[in-house]
Amino acid sequence: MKRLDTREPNFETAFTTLLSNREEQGQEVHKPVADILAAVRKEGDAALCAFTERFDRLPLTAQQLAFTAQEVEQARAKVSPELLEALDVAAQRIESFHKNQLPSDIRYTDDVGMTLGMRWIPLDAVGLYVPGGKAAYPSSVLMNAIPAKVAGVRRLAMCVPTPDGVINPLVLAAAHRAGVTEIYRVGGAQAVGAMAYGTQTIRPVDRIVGPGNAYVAEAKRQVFGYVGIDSIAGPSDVVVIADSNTNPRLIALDLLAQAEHDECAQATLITPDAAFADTVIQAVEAELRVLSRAAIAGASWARNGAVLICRDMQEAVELANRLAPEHLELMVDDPESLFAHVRHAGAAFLGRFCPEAIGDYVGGPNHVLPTSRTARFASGLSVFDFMKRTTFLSGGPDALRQIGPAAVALAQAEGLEAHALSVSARLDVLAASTPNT
Ligand SMILES: NC(=O)c1ccc[n+]([C@@H]2O[C@H](COP(=O)([O-])OP(=O)(O)OC[C@H]3O[C@@H](n4cnc5c(N)ncnc54)[C@H](O)[C@@H]3O)[C@@H](O)[C@H]2O)c1
Ligand SMILES: N[C@H](CO)Cc1c[nH]c[nH+]1
Ligand SMILES: [Zn+2]
Repeated sequence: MKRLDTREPNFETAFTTLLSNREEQGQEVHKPVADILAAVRKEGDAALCAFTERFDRLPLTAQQLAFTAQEVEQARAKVSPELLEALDVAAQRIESFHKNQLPSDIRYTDDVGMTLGMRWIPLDAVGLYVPGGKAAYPSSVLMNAIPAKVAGVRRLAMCVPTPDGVINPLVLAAAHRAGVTEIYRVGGAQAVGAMAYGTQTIRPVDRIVGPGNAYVAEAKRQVFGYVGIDSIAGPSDVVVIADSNTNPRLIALDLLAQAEHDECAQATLITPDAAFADTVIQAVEAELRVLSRAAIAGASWARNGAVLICRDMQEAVELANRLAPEHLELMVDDPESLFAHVRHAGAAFLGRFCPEAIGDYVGGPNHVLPTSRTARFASGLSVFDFMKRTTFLSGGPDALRQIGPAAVALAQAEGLEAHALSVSARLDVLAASTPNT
């Protein structure tokens, strides 16, 4: 863990290193991912089965790639009524938030009598990547699938790795709750390749969404253009801005809640109070002695953890904006006043009793968020990722008479004669059919 103070002379150098460490390091996985994608494109199911055996230690035949409806039902039957109820609470809240996101079409008639507009249309087929290497994510099933359903996508194909053939039954129960019926036990870059290019068993999709590790993120990057992707959601990160009125153990737990995802996860505390910072560091160390995922969380905290001591809350927000975190917690007396200055964060959590983990499961907004500082230009998963827009123009002779000559002039200026003629020939037709006044 790095403890930095903005008043120290070497702070800017150390902070710049911290920033560059946060950016996605795809280079070392570029070649293996390219090889996997090429093999899946060439050999289809056979490559999927081979990679699944190699990386997930699961020997499979092509017929076993998809979960059957019976397997889903059997898994669902293993889940307790309490957990199914919790899943339902989450699903309802996620659905309600994403319904509120649905955009409206535009249609209006302007002063030349032309009708203009834009229609939102759902995608035909999307691929949902649900991570499953180091932990199972039933919540990510809901976060991927529900916005797609709300947007009106017709076909949802879901890929989830099952290391050693083990699947958390709640993952399949969540898919069932969200209405996903096409589910494959494939993960990593090979799953992304299958959904992009198609295999004998998995039909290609139009867009692939969902978080995953460095292999998944790099594979999405490499298939982009052939299919659409959402933002790159890789290893989780959090920045917590806290004042000393906050219980240090609660802050330590929030930092560890990100750290326990992955050794590559990044947890950062920013506070103006140096003594408070040290108490939180001690609390993190104490929790690491008892946490069940201490091996992962401890490695993440040691490698990527950071505590930044700043002059005041204004400087805290400036540092957070530069870090552009996936999650930003504002654990202070008046979070709204700080939030007004936040410009780069995937999701913000306002108030001491609104921890990020609530947003992971039951808040309602999506937890698939831009990581690795991409919140500077990207946003979390939403219904917009499952829709596209078609604009339209509808006009008659009157509108053409009024705006056509300007189009002719511009086309001629660009030297595009057919463009100019396509408009001027119509103007000629109208002139010939209109009696002189
Ligand atoms: N941002 C979000 O919304 C969000 C949500 C949930 C999880 N996450 C993140 O997603 C990530 C999930 O990672 P994960 O590893 O647990 O699961 P994963 O499903 O992303 O990756 C597992 C797959 O990686 C591939 N793989 C592993 N080692 C490989 C190798 N050496 N060569 C080629 N392929 C290899 C395998 O195919 C395996 O099936 C974590 O970093 C977690 O923090 C993010
Ligand atoms: N914090 C993760 C990335 O937003 C999402 C998650 C799923 N389950 C628990 N957490
Ligand atoms: Zn989480």
